[in-house]
Amino acid sequence: MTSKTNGVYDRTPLIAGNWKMNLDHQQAVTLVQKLTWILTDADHDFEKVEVAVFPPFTDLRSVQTLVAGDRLPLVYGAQDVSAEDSGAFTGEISAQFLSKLGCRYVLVGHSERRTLHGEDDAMANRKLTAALRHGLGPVLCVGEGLDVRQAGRHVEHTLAQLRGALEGLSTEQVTDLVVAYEPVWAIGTGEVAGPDDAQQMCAALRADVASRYGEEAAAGLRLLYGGSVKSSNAASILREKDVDGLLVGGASLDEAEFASIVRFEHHLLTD
Ligand SMILES: O=C(CO)COP(=O)(O)O
Repeated sequence: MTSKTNGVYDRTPLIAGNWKMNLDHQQAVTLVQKLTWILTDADHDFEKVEVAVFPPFTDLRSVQTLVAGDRLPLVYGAQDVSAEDSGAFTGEISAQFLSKLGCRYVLVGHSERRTLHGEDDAMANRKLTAALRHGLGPVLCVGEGLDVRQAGRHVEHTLAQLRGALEGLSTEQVTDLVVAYEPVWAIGTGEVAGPDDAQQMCAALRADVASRYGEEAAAGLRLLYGGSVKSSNAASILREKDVDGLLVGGASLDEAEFASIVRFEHHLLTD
């Protein structure tokens, strides 16, 4: 058992909403307020199931003011971070700035950063290290494209991404990490990897960490699934043993739908 154990699950489930390039800072405040109202109204236990949102950079200050001012029980993070700490890097955002804004987490190596901005595993490694230097919790995103899946090389491909990004990390750092398995073919397409696919990959990721960093690190590591998650499929994926949470894109932009995903246990009971 690890520090993340909450007495209910082996690891505290994390339901995270990646807003991508959606919602300005005023819309962000409205969504966070409504989401918290719905969840508080439904007696959601935020200690038992952690809730995080990942708004665009320009929203973060407003979200911080709201969350701190009203002592809201959810946490937030950024969608990307610079590998550098400061200097002549026009347009980049330092992990130190994000830390100062109260971010708990930061996404690293999202497939849209990889495909649209040419980020590779070495860059993910540098960003991950920068995030850790400033006390942020990296959420490392890995996952294969359709061609790789069709060639049957998805496990080997995804494990290579994991190994590349974790290069040089200590066992302690790996123990506290969050890794999101997001098969690229399932992102924004309506195609969902089946619960079996999610479980197979998460089990492979955990086994790889166990073999390289030990059982304790593997037991602490939280593994999320992402790709066309909705309230109608969330519970069946979360029922899988090695899936500890979800990284939700489109469905996190609707407060009622996202709240329903957060309350996945309700579906487990009523399914
Ligand atoms: O990329 C994703 C989350 O990071 C998944 O996006 P969708 O849920 O919109 O498929």
